[in-house]
Amino acid sequence: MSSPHPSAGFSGLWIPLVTPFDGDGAIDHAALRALVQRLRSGGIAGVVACGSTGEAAALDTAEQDAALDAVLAAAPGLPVVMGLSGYHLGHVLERVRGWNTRPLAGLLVPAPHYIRPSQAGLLQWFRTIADASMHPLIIYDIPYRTGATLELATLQALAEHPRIRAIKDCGGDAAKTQALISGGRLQVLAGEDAQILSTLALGGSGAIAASAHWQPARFAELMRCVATGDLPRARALWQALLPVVQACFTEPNPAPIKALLAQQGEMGASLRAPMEHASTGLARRLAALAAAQEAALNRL
Ligand SMILES: O=C(O)C1=N[C@H](C(=O)O)C[C@H](O)C1
Repeated sequence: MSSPHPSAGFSGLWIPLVTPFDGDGAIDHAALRALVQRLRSGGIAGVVACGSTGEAAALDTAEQDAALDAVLAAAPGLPVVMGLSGYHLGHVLERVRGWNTRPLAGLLVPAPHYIRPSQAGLLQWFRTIADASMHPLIIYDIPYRTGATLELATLQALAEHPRIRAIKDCGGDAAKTQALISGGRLQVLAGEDAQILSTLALGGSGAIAASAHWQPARFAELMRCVATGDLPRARALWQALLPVVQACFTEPNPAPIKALLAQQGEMGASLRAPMEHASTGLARRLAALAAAQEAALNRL
């Protein structure tokens, strides 16, 4: 089976979904469905299920698949990327093959965490997964979480694989970002929310941004403004969005954005241990900031 979105590519605004939990700590599927439906109306390109923002590390495989199926059912036709996690290659390949029958836009694949393989080992890891997948891959480059650095030459070699199409760039290396964009082989998506405007201005194709659960239509508008060359409006939008973006990462993601969504009445604010909900102080600050910045956006 081929991917249902072979030519769509990875551009625009993608939301890495939080996973809502109910009072018993189980996945709140009703809240997840409602969230996807609300985001869909904001002009997003698609969603990512079970990314780091989705607390995939705290979900067992049955829960991950149930969350994915709830997302697919909530918004038929909306491109959905599934996050892959783990560092046991056999288990990971079993998951990848299991998803080959699902209508996914792609897989978001990080380096294996903790074990710190060589560049040759990383090449082998991503190529083996890409060979097993019917879906395109987005490489999730996030060395501060995985402990593995993907060097530019490794990424350039991976870009030659027909199913490796994009990178979610949390690499923290501006020269590498620039080289990947100039090289034109991988679509470069900002993976650090605070770098959305700079990545787009360099020629990046979009972003995967947790903070865009808030005001997705404004983030999407920002991207359109950059694409059409309306930099004055893009900057004005960004200046209004940025205070909330920054506040969303002052405590471990996704606690702050869950606090904001809870204040909007969309879900509970809880996370699975060892992650903790946002502090009361931050939750209050976020509520005030969100109100002030929404007013600022409305004045533009
Ligand atoms: O889940 C994601 O994908 C994202 N993860 C980043 C992180 O928390 O490391 C943040 C980004 O907004 C999206």
